[in-house]
Amino acid sequence: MDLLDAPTLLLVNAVFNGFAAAGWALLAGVFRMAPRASWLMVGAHLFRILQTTDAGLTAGWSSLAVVAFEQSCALAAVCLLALALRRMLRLGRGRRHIALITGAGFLGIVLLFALQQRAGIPLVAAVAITLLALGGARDVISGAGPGLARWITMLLVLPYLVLAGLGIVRLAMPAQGGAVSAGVSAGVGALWLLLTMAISVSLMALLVWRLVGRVEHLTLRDPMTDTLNRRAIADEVQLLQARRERGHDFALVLLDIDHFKRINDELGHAAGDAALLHVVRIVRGCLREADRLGRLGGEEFCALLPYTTTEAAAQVAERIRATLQAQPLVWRGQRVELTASFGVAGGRANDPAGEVSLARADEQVYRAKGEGRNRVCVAPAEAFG
Ligand SMILES: Nc1nc2c(ncn2[C@@H]2O[C@H](COP(=O)(O)OP(=O)(O)OP(=O)(O)O)[C@@H](O)[C@H]2O)c(=O)[nH]1
Repeated sequence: MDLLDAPTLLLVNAVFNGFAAAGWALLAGVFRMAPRASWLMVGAHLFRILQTTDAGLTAGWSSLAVVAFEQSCALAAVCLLALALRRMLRLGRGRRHIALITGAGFLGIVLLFALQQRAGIPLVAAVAITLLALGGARDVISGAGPGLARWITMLLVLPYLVLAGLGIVRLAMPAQGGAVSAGVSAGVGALWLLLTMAISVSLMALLVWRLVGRVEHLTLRDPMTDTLNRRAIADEVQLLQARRERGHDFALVLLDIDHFKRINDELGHAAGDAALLHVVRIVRGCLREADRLGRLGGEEFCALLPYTTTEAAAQVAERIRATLQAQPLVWRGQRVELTASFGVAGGRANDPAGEVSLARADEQVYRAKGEGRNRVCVAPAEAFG
């Protein structure tokens, strides 16, 4: 039990919370990573240090003032942890319950301080902390969603549940006479330290997980149209080709906007960009959920259609072509007619790599351009001869 003696615990607590506050400040101030949530975490760790300053800051204060101060700091720390969690989970709205619980808790502490009811102060704080912790656990469960790795969800929810349990245990203490032994007090202090560590580390894990997802997204998507980029298209085609070898059809629909240069030249680059987004919107509207859309570059796009025959893909291409023709872009009040040339190619078994079907679809785009544009040309389903 030596490790849990009060001075050691205070030191460990101050060191850990100091380092954690510095780490979050670095993330917020230098790396600009989730800055608001990170600053909230800095605040939470600083309040945890203040909560346990013990003889330092509060030397000479009455025991009533010390209890009121410590419990206010604990409440403020948990409130900031709950707010940071909501920010990290991007649960923007609905922070009112945190403000209400924290406000009511502070009000209770001030009232009891004024009435000199020392014993009631930790109980009021415990009720507020328990409610905040339960709210935090609920936020994790409702806000995590299927996109969040299960281990991160578990890591996030557990400390909030233990914190709530700790509050409930604290509420039960007066029933046993209210006296808390030094050992129990040190144990509770150590648990608080562990919980703060767990919450801080799990929120950092959440941040890193989000960052990795973002980087992955940026390396695989075209930033302007938010469609797959060339590299991601190549990966997807390879995957489809591998499935083709196991007997599952796939087809590619390539499209190249006709006379796109004219839009840029006559209406400006912004109109050209708007035209690209317009085309993406229309193509997406004509695809199924399982289909993917990518941008090969410039004004050339590729739709990847799994489990689709060449004939079915040709129908999809024709539908996109007709929709595009029927729905011109409206740019600053002006109608801009848009058409595109389409090349369709189905995946063939024994193609050495998926890139071959891309090249075949590309050949058909050139054929469509040569035959007068605004049309769909289809590569033969299988090689002949
Ligand atoms: N606005 C905008 N223009 C782009 C972008 N990427 C490429 N372009 C332009 O797209 C134009 C493509 O022109 P071309 O390759 O001659 O093709 P086209 O005018 O569509 O002619 P055809 O394909 O033969 O019908 C060029 O002027 C590029 O500068 C982009 O992201 N935004």
